[in-house]
Amino acid sequence: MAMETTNHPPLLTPYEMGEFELEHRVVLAPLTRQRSYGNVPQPHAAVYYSQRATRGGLLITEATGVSDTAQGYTDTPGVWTPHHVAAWRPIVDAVHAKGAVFFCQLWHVGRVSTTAFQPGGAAPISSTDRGVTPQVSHDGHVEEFSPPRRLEPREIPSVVDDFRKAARNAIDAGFDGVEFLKDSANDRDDEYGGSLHNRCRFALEVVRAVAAEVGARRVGVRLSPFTDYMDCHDSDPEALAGYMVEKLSELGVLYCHMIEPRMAIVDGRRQIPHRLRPFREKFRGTFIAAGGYDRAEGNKVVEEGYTDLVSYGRLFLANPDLPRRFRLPDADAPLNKYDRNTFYTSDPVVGYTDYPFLHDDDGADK
Ligand SMILES: Cc1cc2nc3c(=O)[nH]c(=O)nc-3n(C[C@H](O)[C@H](O)[C@H](O)COP(=O)(O)O)c2cc1C
Repeated sequence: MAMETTNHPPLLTPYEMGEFELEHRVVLAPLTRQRSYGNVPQPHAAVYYSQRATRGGLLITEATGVSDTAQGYTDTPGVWTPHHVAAWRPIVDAVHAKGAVFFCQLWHVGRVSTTAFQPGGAAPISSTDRGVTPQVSHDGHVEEFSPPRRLEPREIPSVVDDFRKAARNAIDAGFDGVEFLKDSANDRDDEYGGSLHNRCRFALEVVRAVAAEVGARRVGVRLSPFTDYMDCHDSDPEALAGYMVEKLSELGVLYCHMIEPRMAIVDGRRQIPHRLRPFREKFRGTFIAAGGYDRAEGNKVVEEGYTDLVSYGRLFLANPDLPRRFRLPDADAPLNKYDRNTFYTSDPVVGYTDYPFLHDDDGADK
């Protein structure tokens, strides 16, 4: 389908996502910012998210913990206590006041944690008792993790229930829906390990429990089959993710949000590998692609029907008015550069809410 690319670039065309009328397809990707002191979302998050909210735009929160065992990073928000729910409410209200749709990303870090983050100094819980190898960050800092404890099958329902309760809390806080993040590192030989079917069991139990609690039309799932982040890789990511996507489709999940493999640089330009097509074809609901997209690539994949929506991480982090900049001709809408040094610092303003908007005299008032 050809779309007018001058005034209405494909990314800026409306889209109906279930009951949500989106006015454009530029989605805020989930971005951990580590400014929720003591796991409590703060008033500055209302400023940050509402800066990025537009009428009919879709925003996804940073990863938000489902329980006290879900933690592995300092000052990431939670949604498991009434206090967390009350703290999220004004943030959600500020986003809704701008007319945007807001989903909460629920996570459990599993073994990507240390005993210092765990209740009673216990071992982090996981599908395995193999620890994560120490990770070296871009500034040479080495991150170490505690050996995890492999959960017994009889303990798993309570983790599933943590997700269910957190999803209920998110809806009570006013969110329009919830998204999950699922990685797996699995060497089990019980009913939660071994075959592909068994390895997907936990994730699907979580999706079923949450969909039963808040309705599948409010549930999205984020899958990153090609990333090997934190020692999570699979010998056959296509088969694993293909199976998951098929099941999610059967369950009537609202959207499937998937991350491209790391992109290659070809002739000095980033090349998106476009490896998500088979999953897009299998999934009946809304498809969101992520990972390395810029304006041109985003317009192209929406126009080709490769995806319905595109989520932007680093570009949206640094450009609060990204949809507006994408609406303008390239020359009129330069992009702010992101500063990775302030991605995870705790300042409530610097590197968080102080990225500049385009001023009207930059040509953005048309
Ligand atoms: C600072 C930062 C924090 C991130 N936090 C999360 C997160 O909480 N949950 C998640 O699923 N992905 C997270 N990601 C991944 C992004 O959502 C996105 O997939 C990634 O940045 C690639 O997209 P981009 O090229 O548009 O930035 C994070 C990325 C960055 C740069």
